[in-house]
Amino acid sequence: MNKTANQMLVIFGASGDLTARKLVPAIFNLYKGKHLPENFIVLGASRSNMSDEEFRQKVVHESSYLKDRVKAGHEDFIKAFSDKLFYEDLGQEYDTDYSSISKRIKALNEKYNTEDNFIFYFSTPPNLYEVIAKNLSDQGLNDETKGWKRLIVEKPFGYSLDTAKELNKGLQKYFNESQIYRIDHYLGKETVQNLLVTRFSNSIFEPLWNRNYIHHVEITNAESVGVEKRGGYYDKSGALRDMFQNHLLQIISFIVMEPPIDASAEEIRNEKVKALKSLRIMKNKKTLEKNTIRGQYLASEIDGKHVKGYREEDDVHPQSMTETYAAIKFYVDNWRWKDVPFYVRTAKRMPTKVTEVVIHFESPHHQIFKNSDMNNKDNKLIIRIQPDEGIMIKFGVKVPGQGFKVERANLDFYYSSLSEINVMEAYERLLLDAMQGDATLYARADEVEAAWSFVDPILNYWEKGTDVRTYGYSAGVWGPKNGDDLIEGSMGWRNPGEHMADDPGFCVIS
Ligand SMILES: NC(=O)C1=CN([C@@H]2O[C@H](COP(=O)(O)OP(=O)(O)OC[C@H]3O[C@@H](n4cnc5c(N)ncnc54)[C@H](OP(=O)(O)O)[C@@H]3O)[C@@H](O)[C@H]2O)C=CC1
Ligand SMILES: O=C1O[C@H](COP(=O)(O)O)[C@@H](O)[C@H](O)[C@H]1O
Repeated sequence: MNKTANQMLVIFGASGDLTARKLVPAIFNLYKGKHLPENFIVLGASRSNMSDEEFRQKVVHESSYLKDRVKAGHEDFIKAFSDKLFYEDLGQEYDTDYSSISKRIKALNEKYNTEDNFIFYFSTPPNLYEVIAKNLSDQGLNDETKGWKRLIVEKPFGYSLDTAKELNKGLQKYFNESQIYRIDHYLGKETVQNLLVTRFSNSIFEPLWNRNYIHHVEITNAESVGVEKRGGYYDKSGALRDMFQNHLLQIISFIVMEPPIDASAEEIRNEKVKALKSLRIMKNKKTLEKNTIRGQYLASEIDGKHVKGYREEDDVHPQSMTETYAAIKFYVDNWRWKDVPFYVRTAKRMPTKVTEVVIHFESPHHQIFKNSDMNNKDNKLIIRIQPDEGIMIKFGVKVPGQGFKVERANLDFYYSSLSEINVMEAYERLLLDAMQGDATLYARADEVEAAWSFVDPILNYWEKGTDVRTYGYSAGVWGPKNGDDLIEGSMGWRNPGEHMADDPGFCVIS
């Protein structure tokens, strides 16, 4: 295991939702699991006026996870942890003058001996990222002569290709690329990382991982919740920016990439960039029209309860065309994947929360069991990202008895069977990696730009096209019918259930 140096984590945006809901619980778990170095402190910063003690109470109070720990009688443990938390009010100089926070950082560094190793976590509105980087640099807090300095930057990383480029340039004016860690929490998920291990540590999959044996690839990312309290943010973003440009393209790059020469951050990221650059960009209207579908959830009844339509959600424009459902068909222009279609969909207010990748293999070139119940494309590899995490292979077996009746069978592996292993939550894993200087699971500048290059033409078409439809779907179904039609013929989406083994077969449209 890598050694974690003594250090200080400075969080900008510490009074916000992400800090309380994800960051502090993740740091707490690292503390609980004894992953933090001996000298480790957190300094939260934002414009709200709070003392250290008020900040400690706030984050415990706002994190249901930490509150439950207190209720369960672990008060002393939580108290010992919260003694490591400090707070600095940036006041109204939050965008111009960092002299007082700089003094505080230096004083805490002296007192707690964090050895001039600082991580600056940007969890503010993204328009402040460059401003914060500049102010840190003005105070010499990018200087690595003594100790290292790293930035962790939250999503969204840009709003388009141009804005992502601007942001990259803006940050790189003050920090080297090797100091910048762009976080994508899907890369912190065990099952996403396991995509690499499944592919590159088994000789049984890689020989089949190409156009000769794979018929098509399907990815579903579904959430049963709506936009919840984030209507204001989401209405300017939509499903394509919120999930596809980042999380799903990261998963896609793991599926598409060539084997890296080793597992180092640079080699893996070099291959991911090549993979993203090989996605065929949809240039003309006809292609975009045929291969991209957007939808928006409508009011519905689920389990006897009224569920709001997207346009009735707080902070959403009543005539909003923003998509809460996006389904895209695309191809990858390289030797391995030529002519293999990829079907990817992401949406809110689906019947269940699930993310999975399904690799559909070609059928045997010559079918000898003519009476088989097996459909042509029934050899599948299902990689279940969440929930019920695991891997399943679907294949045909002989039904005992006369003749050759073939039925589907499953070979499966469930992460839950590794019960003795404590699987780290995504933010926990990613924070620990950054603390140890491992950028493998963080996105590099060119990776982010390659992802935007693919997404930009779709967004432009959706946002500027005059006759682009947003199809309605009732909350609680698998999206609009047009999305189902994207997969040609009788194949359909898998429409998975809560459990990996649930296989409702071919698509039924509610
Ligand atoms: N919440 C989530 O689940 C996720 C959030 N993110 C990203 O993380 C970042 C933070 O998100 P989240 O915590 O939800 O956001 P919040 O709106 O809850 O918090 C924003 C934080 O930034 C501070 N801030 C500093 N300057 C400004 C300013 N000029 N205007 C407004 N706020 C300011 C706010 O505190 P104060 O007003 O005291 O200064 C607050 O601490 C965003 O970039 C978001 O996209 C990414 C993934 C998930
Ligand atoms: O980044 C985001 O991810 C969540 C879904 O994350 P998951 O780990 O629960 O799958 C999504 O709800 C949110 O809209 C998006 O901003």
